[in-house]
Amino acid sequence: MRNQPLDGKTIILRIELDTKQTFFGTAATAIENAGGDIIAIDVIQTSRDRTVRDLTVKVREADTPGRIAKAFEKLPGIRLINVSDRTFLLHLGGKITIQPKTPIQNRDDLSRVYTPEVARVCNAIHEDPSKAFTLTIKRNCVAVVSDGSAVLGLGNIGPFAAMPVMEGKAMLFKQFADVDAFPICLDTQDTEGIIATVKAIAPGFGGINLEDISSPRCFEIEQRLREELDIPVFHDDQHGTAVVLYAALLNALKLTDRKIEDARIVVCGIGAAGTACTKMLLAGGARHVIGVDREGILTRDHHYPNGMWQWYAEHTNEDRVYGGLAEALQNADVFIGLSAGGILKREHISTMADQPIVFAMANPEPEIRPEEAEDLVAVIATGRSDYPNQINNVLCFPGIFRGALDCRASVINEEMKLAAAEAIASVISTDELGPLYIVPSVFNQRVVEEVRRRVVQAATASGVARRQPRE
Ligand SMILES: NC(=O)C1=CN([C@@H]2O[C@H](COP(=O)(O)OP(=O)(O)OC[C@H]3O[C@@H](n4cnc5c(N)ncnc54)[C@H](O)[C@@H]3O)[C@@H](O)[C@H]2O)C=CC1
Ligand SMILES: CC(=O)C(=O)O
Ligand SMILES: [Mg+2]
Repeated sequence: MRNQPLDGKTIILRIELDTKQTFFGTAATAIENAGGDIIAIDVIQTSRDRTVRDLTVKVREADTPGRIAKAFEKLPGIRLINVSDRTFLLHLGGKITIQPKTPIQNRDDLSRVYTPEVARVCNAIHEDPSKAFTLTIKRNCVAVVSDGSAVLGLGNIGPFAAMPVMEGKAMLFKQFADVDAFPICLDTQDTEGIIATVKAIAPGFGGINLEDISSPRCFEIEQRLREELDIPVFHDDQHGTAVVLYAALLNALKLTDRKIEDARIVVCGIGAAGTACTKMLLAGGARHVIGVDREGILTRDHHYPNGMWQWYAEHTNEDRVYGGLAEALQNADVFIGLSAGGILKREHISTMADQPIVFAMANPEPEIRPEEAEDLVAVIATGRSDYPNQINNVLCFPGIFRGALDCRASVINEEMKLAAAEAIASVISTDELGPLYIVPSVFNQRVVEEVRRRVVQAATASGVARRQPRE
């Protein structure tokens, strides 16, 4: 495999030197020869004949760390203890913490926040359970629940490996919308087990954000929880993605002077995200949608054991196009990828209609990288944070839950999702709209404000708000 340039990536090498056998200069030369530049040195421990140092090293190529490790193996007196990079260092010990809102400074504080005084608060909630919203963290707290079965596009990597993503989502909730979110990764992938567990933990939360639960189980899990709980349950990969996709598509169509009714749209990856995006497109007026999954185009001439695919086939591809991705994309205006990295080729795009719109949204690796396709497309977007036009549900879930919590909505309904999509699209004015700017940045503070405002309005108008927030 060709080495990928690492674009200034730094790593930290912890090394131990036996100073009777070698000098630091030997290690430094080995690092230099392997393609690394030492930019900082920290001495961690030292004794008469042993020293442990952390070396911050800028690496020139992807295999530089491996080459350094190999070089060290051949050098007596040098031991490589650990290699980490800034991403791993950021994850040390996890990315979030819980902090009390007030310090407990004396016995009086102690008896108020805890026993005996806390008992009066417990009794008040016992008499009127709705007071849990005013007297506990419930009103501002969301559970980010995953079973680790469809983590980004990494697949079924399980609950432990899902934690960094769920912690990341919790950080985003807090930073962008001041929602206290907690990552909960379940050691079960059984539909009934997940439903029972989420119901059992629900009293402490004002909302449930389901994340990275694979299809088709995610549909039943969400549906049942929506029916059985009185707080909003929102499968982010379905609805968060659909909301942002719809906002981005409205702007991309505007930019290329097309109407959604006329656009020929191909959705690749008919899982949680692909299905929900299609439903939103159809609700928004799209009439020419074709779905493609691993086995090809979904058609109404076939019977699918997956009930959602059956529904999909019956509501899309009215022209009965057959084949795979290549056939689906002939003359298509829009490609929406929610499938797997690298599956879209330049040859596919060159058969699309003029001014194609390509949304390659698989994470972490998009269906095609922007640099491979930018000369062929009118607009290209990915789900990643390191390219322009990031179509990612992070633009939606902080604001939508902020609004739902503030008005104590019982559900997040279609009206609220549509309002959120329109809010996101509206943050970019017609003057600002351009091929590299069809969706606002997540750092644009107007996104959460606007989404929240319109979500509260929509919840109120549709009768699911249980209070009116103070502005
Ligand atoms: N940018 C964003 O905001 C979001 C991106 N995603 C990404 O979308 C992808 C799918 O996520 P989910 O829908 O949650 O997963 P999922 O597991 O529910 O669905 C994935 C679907 O893609 C299909 N697929 C896989 N490889 C394919 C291929 N080569 N050709 C056609 N279809 C293929 C699978 O059969 C499955 O139906 C992931 O990469 C995920 O990271 C998901 C949610 C949000
Ligand atoms: C962004 C996201 O939720 C995903 O890729 O699964
Ligand atoms: Mg996800």
